[in-house]
Amino acid sequence: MDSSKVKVVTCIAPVNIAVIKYWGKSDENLIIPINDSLSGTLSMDFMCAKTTIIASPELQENTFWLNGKEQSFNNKRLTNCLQEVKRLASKSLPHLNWKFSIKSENNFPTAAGLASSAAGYACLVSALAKLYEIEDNVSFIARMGSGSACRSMYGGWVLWCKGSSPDGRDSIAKQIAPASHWPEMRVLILVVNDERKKYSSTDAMKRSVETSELLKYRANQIVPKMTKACIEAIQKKDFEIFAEITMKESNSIHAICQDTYPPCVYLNDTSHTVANAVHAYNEFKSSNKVAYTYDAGPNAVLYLLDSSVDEFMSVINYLFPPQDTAEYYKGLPLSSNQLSQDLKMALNIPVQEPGCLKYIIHTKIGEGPKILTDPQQHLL
Ligand SMILES: Nc1ncnc2c1ncn2[C@@H]1O[C@H](COP(=O)(O)OP(=O)(O)OP(=O)(O)O)[C@@H](O)[C@H]1O
Ligand SMILES: C[C@@](O)(CCOP(=O)(O)OP(=O)(O)O)CC(=O)O
Repeated sequence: MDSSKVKVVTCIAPVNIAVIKYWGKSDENLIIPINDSLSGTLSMDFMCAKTTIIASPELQENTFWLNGKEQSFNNKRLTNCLQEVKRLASKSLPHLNWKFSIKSENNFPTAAGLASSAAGYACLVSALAKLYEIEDNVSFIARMGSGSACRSMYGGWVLWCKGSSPDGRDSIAKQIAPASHWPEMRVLILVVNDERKKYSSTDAMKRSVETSELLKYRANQIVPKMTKACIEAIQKKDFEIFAEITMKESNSIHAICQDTYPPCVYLNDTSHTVANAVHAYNEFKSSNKVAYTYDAGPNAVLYLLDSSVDEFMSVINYLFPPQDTAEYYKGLPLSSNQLSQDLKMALNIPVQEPGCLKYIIHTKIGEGPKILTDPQQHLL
């Protein structure tokens, strides 16, 4: 390929974990949510999507490779994103109509309930926006790939406002506090060993909208109050309130999932044991030190401050003995403290079979998508 006629862009983008969940759409095609949602963006040091786009007049057709496998371009979400980015681009760009090749990789499991679609679409849209020299807030375009992806367009703490425009133009994400605002915040992802096929969040939330009366009450009455209170708790760095809202909110969407007909049950015995351990630990400490939240799967995501990580990990290591310690701990360092006798008594939870947890990722709040300029970092 003639290098003077080639445009290459590489981008990395993060995963986000909601503390106020998005569950239900008012427009399935444009992906407009029925309620606002709020999330923390996770550090890209340990989990990220990476995408390279190469555009050239010499390419004959568009191609898209994900984790080494060619994907079809016949995908409405992908084509909606592309169409929208091109609509915003200046029509005078010489490379606007060049064909391109996209290659993307996630450094963590794809489609395993770890929000790969959020990181993936945020990465794709950020790379496309760079390629077509668009400076505006393009979170509404990432939203058209996967709703939760719009929140991965920013670092720190991010609010996705549902908006009121029928075309979704104001259904966008905005940062409410940067990653540096609450540097003590840590995140533990307890990946539950579970091979059962889950229902996709897309299908399940559609069924909730169609069948759950409770969902309307949640979206109209509960979420607005919780969102306001949670933003305040984040701004004041009030972990006690933040944790209570986070846990109640996760329980609320799983109650909606149970109220959906037929129900969509995501949590399993291990998920419930983790939640019980969090409540027992918080009671032992006489305040909320750890908060759990669950998305559309059994994995527990725990928000906690760095001062609680060592002691709470002693609880997890005691209750959930690993089957295979190789590659069990990923991310930031974790110490292997012994559980104190007092705490063991207070937990009053039996030790689980070895291997209930597959592995644990220890991470923190991080920055939003980043363009990588070093040619060594391109995937193509
Ligand atoms: N890096 C990526 N680039 C583009 N698209 C991606 C990327 N990673 C994932 N996707 C898209 O997201 C899909 C997986 O989304 P899915 O919702 O099933 O899983 P998940 O996001 O990992 O889990 P969950 O939504 O339950 O947290 C993939 O099949 C692909 O279409
Ligand atoms: C439970 C959730 O993780 C749901 C995420 O749903 P998706 O963003 O994956 O759904 P689509 O918009 O249909 O792609 C809650 C959340 O992240 O807010």
